[in-house]
Amino acid sequence: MAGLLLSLLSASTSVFNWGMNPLLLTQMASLLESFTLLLALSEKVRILQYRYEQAERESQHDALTGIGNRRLLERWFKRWSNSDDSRQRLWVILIDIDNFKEVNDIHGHRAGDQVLQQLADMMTQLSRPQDILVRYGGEEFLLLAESPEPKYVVALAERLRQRFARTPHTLNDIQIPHTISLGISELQPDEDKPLEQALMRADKALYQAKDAGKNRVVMN
Ligand SMILES: Nc1nc2c(ncn2[C@@H]2O[C@H](COP(=O)(O)OP(=O)(O)OP(=O)(O)O)[C@@H](O)[C@H]2O)c(=O)[nH]1
Repeated sequence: MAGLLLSLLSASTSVFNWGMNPLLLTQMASLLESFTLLLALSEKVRILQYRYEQAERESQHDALTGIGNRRLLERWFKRWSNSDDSRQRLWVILIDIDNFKEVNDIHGHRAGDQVLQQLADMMTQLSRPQDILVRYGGEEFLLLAESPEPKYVVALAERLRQRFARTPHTLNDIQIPHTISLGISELQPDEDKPLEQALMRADKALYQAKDAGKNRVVMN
């Protein structure tokens, strides 16, 4: 590159008869070479930074559904705990697809995957941009939502439950009906390991919902 620039410079010197001295030309060429090297280096840094950010993004998201994973949840919670913003009450909603094994057994694993994607899309549509959506386990999802009152959280969970129940997944003209059970618990920032404790309570509520016949919301 610098060689090419040097030839161009020499050519233009003879064309315009600038009469530049050869030492100056060499110095300019070396300067151009350094500049070219710097450009190439900054492009490499830009590419590396992009790849790093992409890897970071991928490490915090679920490949199948595109929503967050546990890592995203933990990072977000750390930031939330350390922030001094006037915090609202925070709620954990655990969501589990009912009888999901049957969906896989009857319609196949691919159909099961599509049902997981459908639920993730529905969660994205019904939640607010500031809510945290996470695929928490195989067929278990989690929604972290701020709300001053429990009734709004229950209403959100109910909307999700009803929408999912009345939107069966269609595969090759076959309708696959499905439902979800949901367990809710409030996060108590002052207790020891608040996220873990809230998750345990939400899990308990979820199992109460399952025990009571599934397709329902229980708050603990
Ligand atoms: N298609 C698909 N299935 C998955 C995935 N991860 C977990 N599963 C399946 O999810 C099913 C979970 O089954 P169970 O734990 O028995 O739960 P369930 O059948 O939903 O029963 P209840 O929770 O009691 O309603 C298993 O069959 C797993 O193979 C996945 O990524 N894709």
